[in-house]
Amino acid sequence: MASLGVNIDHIANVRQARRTVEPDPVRCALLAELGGADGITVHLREDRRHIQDRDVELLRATVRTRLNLEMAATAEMEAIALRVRPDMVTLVPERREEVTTEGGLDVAGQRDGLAAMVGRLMEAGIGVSLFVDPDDAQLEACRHCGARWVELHTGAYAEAAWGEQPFQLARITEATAIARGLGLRVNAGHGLTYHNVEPIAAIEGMEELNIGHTIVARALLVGLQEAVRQMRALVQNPRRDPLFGDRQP
Ligand SMILES: CC(=O)[C@@H](O)[C@H](O)COP(=O)(O)O
Ligand SMILES: NCC(=O)COP(=O)(O)O
Repeated sequence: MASLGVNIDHIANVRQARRTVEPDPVRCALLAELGGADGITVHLREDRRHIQDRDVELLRATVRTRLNLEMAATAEMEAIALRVRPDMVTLVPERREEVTTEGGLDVAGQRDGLAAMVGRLMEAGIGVSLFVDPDDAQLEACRHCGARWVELHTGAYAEAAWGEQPFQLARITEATAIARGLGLRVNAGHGLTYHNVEPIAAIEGMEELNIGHTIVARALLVGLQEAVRQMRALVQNPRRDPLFGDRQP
């Protein structure tokens, strides 16, 4: 049964639209936890477009579940992680001009440098997850780096046309089995919604889904605590193939 990490980046987006103090993601994290979140995820971007350093520091002091810090694999972010000590760091690719994360981290292309950073973070007692595409070579490189976790990028699945979703679901299902065979624990996220999440949540061995944008969007209609409660109900008790009817992936 998968757990739910709630990403609160887009609450901070609303605040940053006016460079003001509300809505405060720190206060909203409490509501997400009251709604049943198993963890809180934030992406501290180099351009600070939404989550701020102050948010990460206060969340460390206030989150009662687990704090997962998404960050680029840079010296600046590593220093922040070693100071703040989140429960987990998820290393993600980052480009200033991107609207949102566009793909998985190229672990295979920077194995040795990442292995050193992973080692330092784990030495400090911080769990490390690598955000990668569902790709065999990337998963093998993740094992080489010493990370215990991978987070499979579900963007291609989420953005796929209806007829292509079974293929993308099969890719993630297969990657999950391969990752577990390599001794890695498996999370997933990016672009998941109330309408596409269940087949991902139902994958054998899927441990946690990190979901943000769709929860914040629904929160505008029903409130954050209720939006989290509704998503956790889907993640915890997914119908295997509500999207595909009698189609087989
Ligand atoms: C790694 C991932 O898929 C998301 O957490 C992404 O980092 C969100 O970034 P934005 O919130 O800036 O879109
Ligand atoms: N790593 C995925 C995440 O934290 C949330 O992504 P999204 O649901 O906002 O697309």
